[in-house]
Amino acid sequence: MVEKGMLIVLSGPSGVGKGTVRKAMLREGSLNHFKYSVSMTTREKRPGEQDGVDYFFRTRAQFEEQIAQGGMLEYAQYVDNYYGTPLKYVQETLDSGWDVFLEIEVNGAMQVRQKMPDGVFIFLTPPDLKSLRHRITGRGSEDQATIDKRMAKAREEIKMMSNYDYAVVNDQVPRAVARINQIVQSEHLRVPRVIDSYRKMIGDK
Ligand SMILES: Nc1ncnc2c1ncn2[C@@H]1O[C@H](COP(=O)(O)OP(=O)(O)OP(=O)(O)O)[C@@H](O)[C@H]1O
Ligand SMILES: Nc1nc2c(ncn2[C@@H]2O[C@H](COP(=O)(O)O)[C@@H](O)[C@H]2O)c(=O)[nH]1
Repeated sequence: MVEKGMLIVLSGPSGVGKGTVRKAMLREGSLNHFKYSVSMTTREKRPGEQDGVDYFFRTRAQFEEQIAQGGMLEYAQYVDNYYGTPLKYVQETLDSGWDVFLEIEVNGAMQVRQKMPDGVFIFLTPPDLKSLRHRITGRGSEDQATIDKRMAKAREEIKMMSNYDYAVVNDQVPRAVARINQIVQSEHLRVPRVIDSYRKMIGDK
């Protein structure tokens, strides 16, 4: 029987650098044993984003249809749009032994925690709110009103950090990457994850 993969959930306020850190991990090869779960959203595509790569871009009606069919592992309304994780991909990928990486906001992460308590929940934090605003503004992808809404959300999200297993500060991308790598390596060694292979070794199963 194939051993089930590990689920890593990375959350943190918009603009903290979740995507940047994930892409840096991909480049250096530390996500080679992970599959990234592409989320579904109703928000508009940003320049350069591709359907099926950055998100599955869908209408509200299509998204609500997925919810009604039980097709979402989790979903949330964030600012003015729906965001969610398609269930089938996560389930099938974990069942085939691959680790899965989700990059989602806090309300969705808490739904996943209820359904998959074995997951590893990491909260990426900014060094301070000034840097966070600077990063969102510098990305140039949102207008001022949206940036203000996202900053207000950020305060609420940071309050939810106590529901996570780990807090990682993204002061510098390589440091944040190293911290997450450390967490993943340790989590892979946790006794509940490895005990079955030892039971097999001593014929205890
Ligand atoms: N450690 C860092 N120091 C300075 N700038 C950073 C750092 N990490 C990321 N950034 C910059 O911050 C901006 C936002 O990063 P990114 O888009 O990865 O955030 P995010 O958390 O994925 O946002 P969202 O949740 O809205 O998708 C980008 O312009 C990125 O280059
Ligand atoms: N609950 C979920 N949140 C998600 C998912 N995919 C992305 N997100 C989060 O939404 C905000 C805004 O993202 P943006 O791309 O518009 O900047 C951010 O915090 C994302 O992490 C998801 O599947 N479920």
